[in-house]
Amino acid sequence: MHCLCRHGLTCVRARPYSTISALSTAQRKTIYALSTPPGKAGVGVIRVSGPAALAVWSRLIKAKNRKQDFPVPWKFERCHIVHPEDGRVIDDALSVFFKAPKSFTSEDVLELHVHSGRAIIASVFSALATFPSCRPAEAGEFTRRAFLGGRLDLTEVEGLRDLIDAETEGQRRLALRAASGSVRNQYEQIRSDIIHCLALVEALIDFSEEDVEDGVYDQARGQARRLLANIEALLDDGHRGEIIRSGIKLAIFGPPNAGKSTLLNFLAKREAAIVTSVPGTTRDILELSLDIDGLPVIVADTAGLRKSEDLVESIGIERARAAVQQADISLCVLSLESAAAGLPQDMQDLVSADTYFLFNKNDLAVDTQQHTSKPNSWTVSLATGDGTETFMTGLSAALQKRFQFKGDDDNAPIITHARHRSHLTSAAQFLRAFIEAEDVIFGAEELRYAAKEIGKISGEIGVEDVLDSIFRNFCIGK
Ligand SMILES: Nc1nc2c(ncn2[C@@H]2O[C@H](COP(=O)(O)OP(=O)(O)OP(=O)(O)O)[C@@H](O)[C@H]2O)c(=O)[nH]1
Ligand SMILES: [K+]
Ligand SMILES: [Mg+2]
Repeated sequence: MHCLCRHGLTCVRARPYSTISALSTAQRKTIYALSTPPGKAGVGVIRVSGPAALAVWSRLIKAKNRKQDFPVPWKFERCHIVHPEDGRVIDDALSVFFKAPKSFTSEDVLELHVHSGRAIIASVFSALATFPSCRPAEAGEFTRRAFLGGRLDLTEVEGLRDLIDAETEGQRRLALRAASGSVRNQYEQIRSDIIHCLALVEALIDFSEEDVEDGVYDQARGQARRLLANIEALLDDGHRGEIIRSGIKLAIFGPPNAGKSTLLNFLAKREAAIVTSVPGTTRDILELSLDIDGLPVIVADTAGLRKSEDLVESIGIERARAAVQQADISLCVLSLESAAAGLPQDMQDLVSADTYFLFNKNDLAVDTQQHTSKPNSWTVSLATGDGTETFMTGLSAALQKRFQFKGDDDNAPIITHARHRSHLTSAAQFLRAFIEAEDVIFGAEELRYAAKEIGKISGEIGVEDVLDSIFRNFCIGK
């Protein structure tokens, strides 16, 4: 750890979060948990992490023809797991020992690959419970130790959680970039660029003007401007990363009986919503999750929009309008029979650049020509299936284009959490303040704040409450 300035701003790779090493080995408990889902399966993995992992190995893991009495690290061994109380064999298993610091948690880790069965797992747990220094792990505790041990930064931790939660290809790709450290590297680069800038300014403060070359402050400002432009470009991503992570919200809207619920059922490939010829059939919002060519889409069917005296229907209509306003994308469904009259007045304020049109009931209409040429629109008959293939291809292409998610990963957004956006936005504000600062001392202070904001993204700067909320969302055994 080296210091670039008098104020204690540490280098990019420095890890103030050294809680693990701060606790003495004797104080630190060894934790264990089942890391695979509970239940009957071919294999279940029990992880043991902490200073007692080696002792557990010595007392629980027996193998024939073994020459040495320590595990060969990072190598699977066929073994018997025995209960330390009576020596009974619990299971014929595989074990692998990861020697600190080259393990997931950065501590000694023992993994037991047993047959996944209730009695086997209970018996291994009872064997582990005989060690006073061992206790069951809490949710997310392995990952928390990995973070505290400097193995992972917060973007990697979040990436790992998102990777486990990923349900579509798009989410998986985005999460993997974060989990594998490429997002971390980008933020570290930004932070080290800010610190480089700060070093130039510090030189001006620490040495008298004569000792420093002319133009150093301008040089620092020039760098800060370039850095600011980079950060602004990252922020100007249409929130694609956050939207893909949480699911693209697509709201279906339009007048009653246009075929909105029919469309939802078509997309879902099942009778999810009630369809009748009665206008005003749908009242509550009905949502379902779809995977459209790798992109996660949360589709909402809504009440048909019209003036209504009916109290229940009016509430439904209000909810429908709110759903469209909050959606990332909307799909306005119109029946071709009435589409010639144009979009009803009360729907015009719901149309945005992210609104697409579906002209339905092609089978009933005489003149479809005037609509087919409209941009961002498709003409179909959901009843006969006519045009639906083109619609699906078009919708998928529109989503891929809007979220720029085909092609190389370099184009993928790096901001996947609102937390990152808020720190990055603050960092940009501090950089702007530095660029405008008249005074070198104040300017340096702004740069220090900017670096700190980036440090909060990776978790290098104290964020205890953030940590709790992040790790709480993990399952036990992760
Ligand atoms: N002829 C024809 N009828 C259709 C087509 N699509 C849907 N319908 C019929 O139109 C009627 C209304 O369909 P819904 O899906 O309930 O319409 P909606 O827009 O959800 O209506 P509300 O929920 O009442 O706002 C039903 O009788 C459907 O069977 C189509 O392409 N052609
Ligand atoms: K209807
Ligand atoms: Mg409906």
